[in-house]
Amino acid sequence: MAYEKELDAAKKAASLAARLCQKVQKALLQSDVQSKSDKSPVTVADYGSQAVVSLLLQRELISEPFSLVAEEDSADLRKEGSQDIIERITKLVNDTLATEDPLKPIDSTLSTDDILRAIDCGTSEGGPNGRHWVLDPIDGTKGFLRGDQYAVALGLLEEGKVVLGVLACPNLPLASIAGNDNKNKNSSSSEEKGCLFYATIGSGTYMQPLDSRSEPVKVHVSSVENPEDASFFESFEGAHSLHDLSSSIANKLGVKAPPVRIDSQAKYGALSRGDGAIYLRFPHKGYREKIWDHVAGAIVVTEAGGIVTDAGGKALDFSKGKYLDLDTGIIVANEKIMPLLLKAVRDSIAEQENASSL
Ligand SMILES: Nc1ncnc2c1ncn2[C@@H]1O[C@H](COP(=O)(O)OS(=O)(=O)O)[C@@H](OP(=O)(O)O)[C@H]1O
Ligand SMILES: [Mg+2]
Repeated sequence: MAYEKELDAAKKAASLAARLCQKVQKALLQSDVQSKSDKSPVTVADYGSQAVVSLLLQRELISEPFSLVAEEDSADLRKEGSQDIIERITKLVNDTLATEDPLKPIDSTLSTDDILRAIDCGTSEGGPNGRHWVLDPIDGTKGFLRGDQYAVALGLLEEGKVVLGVLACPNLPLASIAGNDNKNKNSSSSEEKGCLFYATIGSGTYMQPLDSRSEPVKVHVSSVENPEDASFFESFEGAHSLHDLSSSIANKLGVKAPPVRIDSQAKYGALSRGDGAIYLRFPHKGYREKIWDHVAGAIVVTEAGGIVTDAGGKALDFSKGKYLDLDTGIIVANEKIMPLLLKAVRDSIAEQENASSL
């Protein structure tokens, strides 16, 4: 299989980073929240997760050149007064790496400088040439802080195309969360949670329990053909996606179920196994989507048979650097529903524009 060793490394890195995040989420204190310049909350776990993934990938793929496009950098951590937080991150990372192979003697405890350097490996710009890993160390920071859904999202771009994606979703139940069309029925109870989704180009999408050696299962998007029988996903946060617009689109399609609102790329994971059939994401005007918020999720859904486009029906282009150039919004559906969805999107946007020009 193509990208086998990269996939092994990516699964290991995302799972370990998720373990680190789980530990912090359990013990979450208000003092873990820092502010960064865009005012979004960022936590010790965010930096720790990025350091773990960066270190693990470099260690596992030692012979390859390494480029990482990631959400965090160490600028805030290098400011005066951050020593305590860097030390906490360093301890967390060392403790997490030690759980990877407890029998291996710890002769290589990492220093705070090692951790800062590992975080700063994520400052690549990406682009159309060569290989670039793309990481969101905690996607859905707000969900993480609320104790809800979040994901460690790791993807690989090769010559501008997504070729591999891994989503570790520690709080996502193994059983369906929407329940209307889950073809990939399994025996999991709704209590069991923690999912690892992964896909490589041309090889399909698989899900396995996070933190267990259970066999992976191949997953598929919903096969629902009539949107009336579909449920749809959208951002939990109204500030991240226009809920009114989604509601208008869903009405046009005749969708009966209420929206399923969950944080992060866990939505893409849930869609890939058919929990719901549609994802609608319409950020407020002026917001520019970052590639790390969609790379892993996009391949997880497309390899499971779904279609991911912008609101105009164009495929997402991950070759332009850190940002996606989009025609308003991102939508996901299976191939049967997509033509209807595109029409409903077009009509709803036109109605909104007409209303605002009156
Ligand atoms: N204003 C605005 N509009 C649109 N999107 C935004 C906005 N601000 C942030 N973000 C990005 O959204 C990421 C969280 O993804 P979701 O929108 O799926 O999460 S949520 O359901 O709303 O919690 C979130 O990812 P994280 O920063 O990793 O949490 C951001 O990259
Ligand atoms: Mg994100």
